[in-house]
Amino acid sequence: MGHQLPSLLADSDITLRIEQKQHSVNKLVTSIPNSQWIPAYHTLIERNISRTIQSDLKPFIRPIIRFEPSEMMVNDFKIGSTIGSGQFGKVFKALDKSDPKRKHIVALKRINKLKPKYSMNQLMRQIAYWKQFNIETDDLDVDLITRTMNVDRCRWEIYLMKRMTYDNKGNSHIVKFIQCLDSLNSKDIWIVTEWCNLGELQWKRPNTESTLNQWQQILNDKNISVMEFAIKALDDLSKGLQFLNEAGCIHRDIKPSNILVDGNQKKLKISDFGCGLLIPESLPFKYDPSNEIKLKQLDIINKCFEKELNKIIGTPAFVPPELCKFTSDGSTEDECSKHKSLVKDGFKLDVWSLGVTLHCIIFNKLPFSGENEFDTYHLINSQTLTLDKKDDTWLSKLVVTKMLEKNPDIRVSIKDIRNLIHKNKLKKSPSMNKIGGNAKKSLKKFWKKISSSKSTEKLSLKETKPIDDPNLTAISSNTSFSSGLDVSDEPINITDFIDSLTTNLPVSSDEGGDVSNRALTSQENGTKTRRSSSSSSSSSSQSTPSLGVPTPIKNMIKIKASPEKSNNDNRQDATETDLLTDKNLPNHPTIKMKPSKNIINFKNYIQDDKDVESSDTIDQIKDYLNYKGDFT
Ligand SMILES: Nc1ncnc2c1ncn2[C@@H]1O[C@H](COP(=O)(O)OP(=O)(O)OP(=O)(O)O)[C@@H](O)[C@H]1O
Repeated sequence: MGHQLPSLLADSDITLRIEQKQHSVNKLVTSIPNSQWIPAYHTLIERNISRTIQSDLKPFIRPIIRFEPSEMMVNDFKIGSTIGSGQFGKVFKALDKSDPKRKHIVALKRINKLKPKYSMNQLMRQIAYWKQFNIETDDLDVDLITRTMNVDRCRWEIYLMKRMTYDNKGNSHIVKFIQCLDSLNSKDIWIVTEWCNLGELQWKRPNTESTLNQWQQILNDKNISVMEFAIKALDDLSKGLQFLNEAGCIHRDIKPSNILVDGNQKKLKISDFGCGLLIPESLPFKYDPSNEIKLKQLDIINKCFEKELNKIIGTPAFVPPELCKFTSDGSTEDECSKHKSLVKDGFKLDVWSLGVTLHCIIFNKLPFSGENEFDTYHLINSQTLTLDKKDDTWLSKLVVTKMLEKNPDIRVSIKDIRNLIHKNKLKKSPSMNKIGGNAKKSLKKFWKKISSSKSTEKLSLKETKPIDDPNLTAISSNTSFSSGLDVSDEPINITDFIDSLTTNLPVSSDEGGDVSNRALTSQENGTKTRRSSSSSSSSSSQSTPSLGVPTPIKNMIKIKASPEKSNNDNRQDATETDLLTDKNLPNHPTIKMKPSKNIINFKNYIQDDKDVESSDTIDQIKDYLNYKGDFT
């Protein structure tokens, strides 16, 4: 039986089937079968405004009318060298040939609709969710389900990029989205963005005082100091984050590999909205306060948002303490019990991650780095950072004591940081030594103000009562687009963990298999399956003993991989071949962040050279699970 394949502009069979069963008016309310059950925030978005999102995206999505791999052409783009790869796709440099007079280079990200694969457990849960709408699911196969889940995830990321590029004229510190290429039968989605010629932000260097070539190019000076570059980074990135704040967007994955450096515009820019979240007020829902149903819907949306905000999303070393404490009853004596309230201000999450990024730049090391992820989370919560006398500069102080403040209520806000920069015109006198008497006075006042004040920014969900679920603070999941099932609601299943303990996902099916793929196909015997959720669920629960407790292992399901290599090419006057190849590679190693799912030993997280394959055994996994007595 032929299925309607999902694409960015077309709903899948499954969505259409659900639509037929639903009455359009009260979708939000009726889409929650059980009032005790809180659906995933993105499920609500998908279920209720996917059409709005699709029509908003329509002008930016071009059908693929030409795809010639032998000539490396897709539509008008000539594909060049690989400039990076991430969890979901490979990124290429490409020449836009639509205007023959202009040599316009762009970045082209290819996302395979069938990657990543999901564990059987995740697929079963997805089917179980769909089943709740009484739709026929027996004829669905693994590929169709995977495609549907991936296209939904992708649509959201593209929607955010589009909004951050075009809402309020965008901001020059956010990587610009240009267009997207997709067709019903295409196995890939291609995302076109502006190209940042100096690649991702680099920070690791042989000694702390030295500066990198990339930094010197940005400041146009070979003799810059680390602090000068750090101030430039703070200035640019806080501008980007301020814009996101105003647009109601929380990035949730600020880290060096998601910061791109544009040597032509001399700017650092924020990229990768795969973990991004819009606050309810910024969603294209229409509220009517006089309408009771709408009010109920608003309440549901707020609850779901709050729940989403409390998931551990991002990359372990950059995750803020309010997300990764594992004490549910506050009984431990360590630091983490002190701040056990739920996340209220999502924007403070990004401030923390920016603080970690600046710490890397200034001190040439991660502030919190444990033996494994769990240990890292523990350090994030318990370790107090101290400043050496020699490091006691205003910027180090800002980063260590204000941005990396564990209590989010008193952590400095982006608005405060912008005020500080604005008042003191730090941009114009980037070196701390060059700050004059007035600036010093203002800084003193500033410290006083932010240490005495609580959070100055109004939170979007101030009125919403926290959901009284201790598990919410202790567990994590990857963002579950349209699955409707929040994996954090469920005990971790060992299958989830094993499936997620895989090597980096290859970006396209033609690039070889991966372990998660093998895990799936070994269960599926290499063929597409057709199962009903009931039979599958029971077989799944028999073969995969549940640990029965929420554990932070879920963090490992979120995979964040850094690119293989960033390549540079600055030359606008070069030939087409020159433009699309990489002759100006940076002469220093790129720091790689291993995907979190692949890590048992956190020390492997940072590598200066080749990938280290994880050789974790089941015994090691068990050791890992036993790491904290609380979870056994
Ligand atoms: N516009 C661009 N200009 C230059 N390099 C880019 C651009 N976009 C991406 N890259 C490179 O490709 C890498 C991966 O890109 P991206 O972060 O979009 O992929 P991803 O799959 O979302 O990664 P992640 O694993 O972080 O989720 C970046 O870290 C960067 O090195």
